[in-house]
Amino acid sequence: MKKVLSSFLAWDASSCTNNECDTQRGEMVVLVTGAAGFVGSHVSLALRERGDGVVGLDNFNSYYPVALKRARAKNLLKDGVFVVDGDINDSALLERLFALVKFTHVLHLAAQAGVRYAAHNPLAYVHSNVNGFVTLLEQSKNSNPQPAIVFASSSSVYGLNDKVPFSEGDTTDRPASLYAATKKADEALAHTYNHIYGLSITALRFFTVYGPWGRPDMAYFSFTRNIVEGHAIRIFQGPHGEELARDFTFIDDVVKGCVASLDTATPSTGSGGRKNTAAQHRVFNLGNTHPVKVGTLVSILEKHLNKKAIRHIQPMPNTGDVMYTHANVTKARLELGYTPTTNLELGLKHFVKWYQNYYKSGSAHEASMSGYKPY
Ligand SMILES: NC(=O)c1ccc[n+]([C@@H]2O[C@H](COP(=O)([O-])OP(=O)(O)OC[C@H]3O[C@@H](n4cnc5c(N)ncnc54)[C@H](O)[C@@H]3O)[C@@H](O)[C@H]2O)c1
Ligand SMILES: O=C(O)[C@H]1O[C@H](OP(=O)(O)OP(=O)(O)OC[C@H]2O[C@@H](n3ccc(=O)[nH]c3=O)[C@H](O)[C@@H]2O)[C@H](O)[C@@H](O)[C@H]1O
Repeated sequence: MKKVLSSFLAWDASSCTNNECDTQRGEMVVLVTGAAGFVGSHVSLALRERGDGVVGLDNFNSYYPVALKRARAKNLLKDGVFVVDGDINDSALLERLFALVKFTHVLHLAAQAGVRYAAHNPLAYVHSNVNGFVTLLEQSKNSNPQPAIVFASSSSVYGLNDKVPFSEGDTTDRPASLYAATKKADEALAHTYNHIYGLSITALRFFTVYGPWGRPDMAYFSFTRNIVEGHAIRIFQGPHGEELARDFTFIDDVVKGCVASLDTATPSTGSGGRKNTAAQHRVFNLGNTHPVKVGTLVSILEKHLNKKAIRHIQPMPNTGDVMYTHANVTKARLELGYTPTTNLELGLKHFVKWYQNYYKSGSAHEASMSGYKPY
């Protein structure tokens, strides 16, 4: 902790004057939690590139290879984004960070992700997604100024709903996984902190996000690895042989949705824990609007990799999967100008190109995010 703070202080001294971060636009100073993660690293880079002040926070846990998180953080540092190595549950660290930097916004992406892992590791989700979120909300509530908060919820909150496409006003009372239940809890907590303390809070329901620098635990990534290495892949199907489908959403579209949410966030209205007037409370779907069957995703990967998969079709395990996701993004289009533009065929092409480059022998830790900056 001491080492972490002293390196952060060294960064702070060189990058900030009088606690004001040295931004080109001087508008936003954003704390990005989960900045060494897949989505967090991309959004941090996009914000930094247009001149916003960005500080990252990530605990670099070993849910998937830490080397990938370190490589993302190393790339961010090249662009002037320092990722503090710490946990969102560490209230003393948060207090210190907020005392050093007057954050105008928090983009909260740190979480224990993954639907199926939750069935066997429930407490990891309670730790990061529930306790961690409350710790961060408490710090934000007590800060002056209070930052506007944008955080990652999940398409999984729609749970066992079968009316599609999913719209923000639909019920979220039937989560199918513990992961989904913790994201639903986050949405409820966001409402409470908005209601009592006037925190401006936006929940973004991401739909199965994929792309370069992605998450090795996700199907598109593990399928790619297994096809390349000649191992079989398991494709889950429903109880009556139905094929599962997902509204796979490309990372660049999600980045644009996150940035637009930050740009349209109104300031919080409380001060040092006291509410003045009602602040913004919003929920948006960020999906692609074109669900694709998992078998079709595999066929696209086969094409890009020029290699056949060994497919094992299996009943889906009883660990929280849903059959189908499909986003209605009308609300995000009208209020955020969100229009997803990358289809699965093109998005997977970008991913495969990155994968082949990143895992080229000996180059894994040297790969640069700068080779891929379409936004
Ligand atoms: N990728 C998707 O398909 C998807 C879909 C829906 C929602 N989400 C949500 O979006 C967010 C980002 O997801 P991602 O795909 O980038 O996942 P990720 O696992 O790559 O990123 C999350 C990061 O948070 C960090 N983290 C976890 N717990 C922490 C803690 N207690 N303190 C500090 N850091 C912590 C991890 O080390 C990781 O780097 C998550 O909240 C996730 O639940 C992702
Ligand atoms: O949008 C979300 O809210 C979620 O998106 C993501 O979850 P999922 O949609 O479950 O993505 P992912 O694991 O890639 O499985 C994709 C498909 O492949 C199927 N699948 C999976 C593994 C396997 O071995 N075989 C298989 O058929 C599987 O049954 C599924 O049909 C995020 O991980 C999660 O953090 C969460 O936020």
